[in-house]
Amino acid sequence: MECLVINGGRRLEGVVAVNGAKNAALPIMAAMLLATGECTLRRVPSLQDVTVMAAVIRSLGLKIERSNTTLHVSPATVTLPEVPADLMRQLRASNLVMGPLLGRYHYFRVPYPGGCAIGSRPMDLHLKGFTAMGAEVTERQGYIEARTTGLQGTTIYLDFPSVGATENLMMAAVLAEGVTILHNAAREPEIVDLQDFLNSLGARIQGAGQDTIRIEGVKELKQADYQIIPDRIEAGTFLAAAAGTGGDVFVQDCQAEHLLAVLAKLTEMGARITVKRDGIRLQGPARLKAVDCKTLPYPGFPTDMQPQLMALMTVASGTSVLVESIFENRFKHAAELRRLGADIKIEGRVAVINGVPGLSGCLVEASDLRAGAALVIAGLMAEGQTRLEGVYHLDRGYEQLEVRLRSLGADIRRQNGK
Ligand SMILES: CC(=O)N[C@H]1[C@@H](OP(=O)(O)OP(=O)(O)OC[C@H]2O[C@@H](n3ccc(=O)[nH]c3=O)[C@H](O)[C@@H]2O)O[C@H](CO)[C@@H](O)[C@@H]1O
Ligand SMILES: C=C(OP(=O)(O)O)C(=O)O
Repeated sequence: MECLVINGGRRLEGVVAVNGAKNAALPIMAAMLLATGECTLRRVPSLQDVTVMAAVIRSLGLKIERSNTTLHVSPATVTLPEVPADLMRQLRASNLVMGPLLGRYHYFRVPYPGGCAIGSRPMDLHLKGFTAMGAEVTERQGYIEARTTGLQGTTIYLDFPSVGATENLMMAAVLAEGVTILHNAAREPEIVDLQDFLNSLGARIQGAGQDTIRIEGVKELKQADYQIIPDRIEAGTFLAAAAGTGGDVFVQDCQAEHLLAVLAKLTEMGARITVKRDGIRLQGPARLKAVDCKTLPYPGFPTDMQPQLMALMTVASGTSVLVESIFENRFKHAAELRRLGADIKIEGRVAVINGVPGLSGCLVEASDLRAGAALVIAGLMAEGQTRLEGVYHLDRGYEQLEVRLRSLGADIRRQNGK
């Protein structure tokens, strides 16, 4: 089993470039099922989740070739709109094939998707939306099946601005008859990226980035050559690592307007942030200050940065209160941070963190992707050696994280076996 060995206490310094966004690449790859022509997708990160999504799309008949950070996808007519359970369960975002398959082929049968163990993550909003558009949806023995004679545009109100449900319903609606309006839609930058990609294929969508999205159905989606946005969570993770080590890091190729909530909290904690045209410079303070924070749908503070923020709070001066309002079970990293010496109390969705003067390294395990990122940051801040197990979680969402942190001066290496 692979682990990361971190000798903490080193200040991060230098320049690191951000890759394309995982959470933009995955829905756009699913959207390629809608295209009748060739698609080229640029700035695609080399991640385990992208590899699995490529296998999902391939299992449906599409041809995918990768050269460096570019994917070339050749279209195919899907004859059997079903995905094998072993693939589907490796990835939560595999559920994003449902919308395109239903929209274009009027049928799908898929097992429930897998993904990070951070909450129950039901699919009710996706399925209610498909039903409202005229599909007949059944859930039986761990499988979801849906069929329609042709989706009809309609008005859908989402009870919660779910990212995945918004994406699935946009992709279902692009080939539907008439106009679909999504109210209380998710506003994340990845939704805007999906809209822009679909429109470059010939779709007629407007409003992504606001809470009402209008999709006018078209007859056919053709080809596209598209570059995805930079990964705001990866950028935020590097910024947090810089802040925690009192470092001075320039995070290149990221979009500050996607990170406003994260930058606000890091500033409140005492970091000095300078936004430049091509990236963000962060200069960390000698000691961070405690802050309060609640995760919210975008443009609120992202749940995917909550574990990393908690890592910083463990050594901040004062008491921080952190509320996780998106996922009901996303505090598993707290137990591991405690092993490193953190003082954290959890009551339901609220964590109270009393900052300690310092952490000390030990053996910890990542329970999910961002928990892993939080433990890497904690390890970089801690005195002595931290061994992090469960590294495969990190590889889902960060490309060569240890190599890039090393280039900033961190003492971190990957090791095989115990
Ligand atoms: C691949 C991808 O883009 N993943 C992101 C996406 O996940 P994902 O799209 O799965 O997240 P959602 O926005 O759908 O989930 C948010 C909340 O809504 C609930 N919910 C969702 C759908 C539904 O039908 N019913 C329901 O109750 C979920 O259980 C959760 O509590 O957005 C999350 C919230 O920003 C991020 O943490 C994930 O990194
Ligand atoms: C929770 C995440 O991903 P997923 O939705 O794919 O599980 C994440 O990227 O932090």
